[in-house]
Amino acid sequence: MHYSKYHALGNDYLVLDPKDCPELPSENDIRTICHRNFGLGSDGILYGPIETDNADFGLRILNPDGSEAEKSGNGLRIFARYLRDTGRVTTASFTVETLGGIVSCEVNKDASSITVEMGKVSFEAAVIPVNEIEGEVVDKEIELEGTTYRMYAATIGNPHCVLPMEEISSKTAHTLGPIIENHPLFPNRTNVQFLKIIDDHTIQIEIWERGAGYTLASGSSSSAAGAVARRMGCVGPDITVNMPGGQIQLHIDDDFSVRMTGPATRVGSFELDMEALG
Ligand SMILES: N[C@H](CCC[C@H](N)C(=O)O)C(=O)O
Repeated sequence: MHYSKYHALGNDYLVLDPKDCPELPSENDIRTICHRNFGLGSDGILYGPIETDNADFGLRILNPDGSEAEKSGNGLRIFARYLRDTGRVTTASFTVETLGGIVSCEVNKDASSITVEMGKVSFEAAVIPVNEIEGEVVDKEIELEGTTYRMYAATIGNPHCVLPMEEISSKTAHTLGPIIENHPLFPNRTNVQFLKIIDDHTIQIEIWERGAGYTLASGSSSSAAGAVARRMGCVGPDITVNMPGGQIQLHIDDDFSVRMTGPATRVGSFELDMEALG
């Protein structure tokens, strides 16, 4: 089975094209394919382009645990690059439909940079969704392992919980990330970001992804954390997001519409032997 592999600042995805695989693999096979030892290894699978009447292309986004995500910022940049690389697109900009809504993508001339209009961030508990809280999930308390933290929650199609902190680390992400991901407050689970404000146009985040765990970068996490920093009044509309894997540039309007710009790097093409699926 043919796969194209790309990464976006170290957040890697396998692109599986319906022309090579008419059916989406089972959840169990997705777990094996994404496994770093028993499969090709990846932070997820992008299944597309799929036919849709609502946009130029359709895309399904699968996490390595087999769950399906409503949106992926890095995944969308990679998919936009794949469409350009495979000659599916001749125009600079085009639309892609995901479970989390329709986005517009623009690939620059040499495909070194891709911009995605990610949509509008909402802090509304009913939309994210978040249990036990009415209205916006802004500057609330969450108790974890006996310590109380300030937290924000947001959606940009997929759910995010953001904890602003003076100091952040991979250790914190590995310790608190899984607890929050699976916290009863989040009926659909959640992605988690630990947010450090650097200055009025720069933030730094550590990421624990729903269904994927610790990742080096995340476009939807950047968008959610950037929107929270904006909501906190700590940054202006143009933000650089520093992550372990590199930087994403955001423009966030006053209505929390997010435009994300960053790279997508081709790694190679791979054939998965059916033997790997047992
Ligand atoms: N794990 C995420 C999807 C991938 C998000 C991330 N890789 C990005 O670039 O946005 C979720 O279940 O919502």
